[in-house]
Amino acid sequence: MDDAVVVRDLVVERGRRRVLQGITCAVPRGTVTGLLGPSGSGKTTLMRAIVGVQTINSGTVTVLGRPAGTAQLRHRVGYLTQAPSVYADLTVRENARYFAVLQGRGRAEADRAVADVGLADAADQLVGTLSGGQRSRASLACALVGDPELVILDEPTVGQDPVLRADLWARFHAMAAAGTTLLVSSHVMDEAARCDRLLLIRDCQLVADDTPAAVRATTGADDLEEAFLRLIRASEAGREPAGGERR
Ligand SMILES: Nc1ncnc2c1ncn2[C@@H]1O[C@H](COP(=O)(O)OP(=O)(O)OP(=O)(O)O)[C@@H](O)[C@H]1O
Repeated sequence: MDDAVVVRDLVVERGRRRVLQGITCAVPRGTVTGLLGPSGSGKTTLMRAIVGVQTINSGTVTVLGRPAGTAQLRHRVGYLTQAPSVYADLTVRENARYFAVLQGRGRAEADRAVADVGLADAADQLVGTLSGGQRSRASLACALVGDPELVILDEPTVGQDPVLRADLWARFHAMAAAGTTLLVSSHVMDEAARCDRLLLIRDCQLVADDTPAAVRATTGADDLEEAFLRLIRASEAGREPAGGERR
């Protein structure tokens, strides 16, 4: 399968602490790949390395056939950071149009991105007056402006109600069906089940890189939460998870 992202033997230290310890993985084009792992396991750091804003110690990160962070990738990769990165003193529409200008895109594309995240009714509201969940969607709209080929989303559904979360996931899958590649971090297991593929990080290392069905089958667990617990226990014990195991 053609991969949008290829990571090989990636080692990253932050604050003199090893945060990623030789990660090797790939993100296939046109898929929604979930990035999961406990808090502090290195998800954001891996995303930053893929976007090209993280200093790495060794290894390679190739994005759309080029080294991560090269100038030619700037307009081809969208990144939603965990903390919303929008201007509080501009409206939602103004923010999206500003990011559209940076991407060399037009107003219509900015307005479409605002509508796509369900903020059409709040388009003329100042971002500083939005709720936390709305502000996070405004930031998402700015990351999606211009239909980037690769979209890196760090916890895009935090603070959203179930209806909005379902709408956003439908939107992510529609984007993937149209050829966009999405890497989405989450802590929520029902979101993991919605992904085409899953990457699970634990203690600086990758413990799973597979489809949700294969993760369940390998561990013998009925649901992904239990599957992840078994993978994590197996990685702690330094052994392969036992298939068909029931506890
Ligand atoms: N600027 C920094 N300087 C030093 N250490 C950092 C820095 N940012 C993150 N770290 C450390 O790197 C490790 C990985 O952090 P990272 O943010 O990648 O985890 P995460 O899996 O995204 O966590 P969460 O799910 O809580 O967002 C953590 O131990 C964190 O404390």
